[in-house]
Amino acid sequence: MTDAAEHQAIGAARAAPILSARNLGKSFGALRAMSEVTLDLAPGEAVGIVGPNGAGKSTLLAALAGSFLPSEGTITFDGRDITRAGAAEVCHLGIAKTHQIPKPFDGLTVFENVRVAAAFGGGGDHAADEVAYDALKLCRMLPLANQRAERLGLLDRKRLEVARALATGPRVILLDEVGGGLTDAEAEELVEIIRAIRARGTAIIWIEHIVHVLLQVAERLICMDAGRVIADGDPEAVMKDPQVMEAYLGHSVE
Ligand SMILES: Nc1ncnc2c1ncn2[C@@H]1O[C@H](COP(=O)(O)OP(=O)(O)OP(=O)(O)O)[C@@H](O)[C@H]1O
Repeated sequence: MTDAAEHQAIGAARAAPILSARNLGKSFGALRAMSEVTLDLAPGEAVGIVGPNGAGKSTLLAALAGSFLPSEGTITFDGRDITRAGAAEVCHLGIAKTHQIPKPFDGLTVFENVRVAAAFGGGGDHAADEVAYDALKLCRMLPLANQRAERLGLLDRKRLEVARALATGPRVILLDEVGGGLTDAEAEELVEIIRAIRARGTAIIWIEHIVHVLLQVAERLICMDAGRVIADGDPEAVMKDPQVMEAYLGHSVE
């Protein structure tokens, strides 16, 4: 890590959290998907989440985004209890999430897709146009602005998913496996975009299986297993943690 990045990381760690979860739990019927998850995210901080399949990572992100009510625990955003706020209110407040499987509006162009998100995020027609343009520029999608969303390849669908989240004007962006299924070169492109989002001061929580890709952005790593956080901190220390290594037995950690 460079001195500047280290400085930024230390500063972020000391700041009052923008997003906090306390003892979050979620059951789906008899299935316990998440238990006693507690975490803090500082403004501008970038945190990676790893863990084996079924560890509860997407469940945590969905709870933070207001996609469903947690079975237990509380979520606080910028000092305000948002535990019972729905996804629309959470998004308006400033938390945006990308979906593991991109969900663009087919039949609309790339620009129209992002403009819908910008209009939802607030502001009038003119502001929505500018915000959509800005999000597409950052995501390097301006040349595709007039392309129909359903004609996009995987990388472009992922970039569109990020652009739509960005256009809502988030202070926290939650990324659920945006790198999944991409080639190394495509993942590098995505990393550049996510770094640019981070450089604007947006805090990030990013779930990704490919750790070396994740660590190009995240300065802190959380590992989940069986619905619980089993390690949280410096990425190198987390990956060497005996519990984390045990959780990954039989899985590849790249
Ligand atoms: N809507 C749901 N209804 C029932 N069970 C669910 C639901 N969502 C998730 N689960 C279950 O909760 C557990 C945790 O799933 P989750 O998707 O959060 O794990 P994950 O760590 O994100 O896994 P992956 O890396 O495979 O995406 C799994 O057993 C999953 O089948």
